Amino acid sequence: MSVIKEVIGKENLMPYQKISMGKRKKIALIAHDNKKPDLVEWADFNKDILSQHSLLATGTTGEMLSRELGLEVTRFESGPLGGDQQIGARITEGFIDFLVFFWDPLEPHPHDPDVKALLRIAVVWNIPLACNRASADFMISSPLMSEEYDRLLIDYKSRMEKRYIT
Ligand SMILES: O=C(CO)COP(=O)(O)O
Repeated sequence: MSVIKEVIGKENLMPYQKISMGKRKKIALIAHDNKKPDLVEWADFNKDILSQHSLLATGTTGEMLSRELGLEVTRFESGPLGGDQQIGARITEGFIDFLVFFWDPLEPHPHDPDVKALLRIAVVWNIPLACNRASADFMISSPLMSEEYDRLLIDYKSRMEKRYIT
């Protein structure tokens, strides 16, 4: 399924594809174990704003957010069991358009390749991505949180086609 609405851009300049985000954002929330208290505290502070959007999370993070803050959260598998990959797939399909991921820079994890893949896919699809609390503060207080917003993507399709021609 393609979520790309149209290709825009002037001739000879970089063409872009456009993906629309509604006013109600689909926000994925994830935190590694040492960062979970940080995320819960942040989400508690921003509960009113968060409850105006659709929330999704990896298993344990989602469970904590529901249990401790009463937030309605769609839960995927736990990260080590494939939750990061499920979230990455949803980003690609256009069902998630905002990611807050407090990953732990001081601990190795068995699913580090999945974490890296998720961070990469968030960049590929140009979704807002906060990996620490200060970034998340700036992002959630943006006036764009309550606006429609068009994400621009480099026209990857033409780029891929060129690769196959050469
Ligand atoms: O490991 C995670 C992200 O990489 C998070 O998974 P949990 O929310 O299940 O702890």
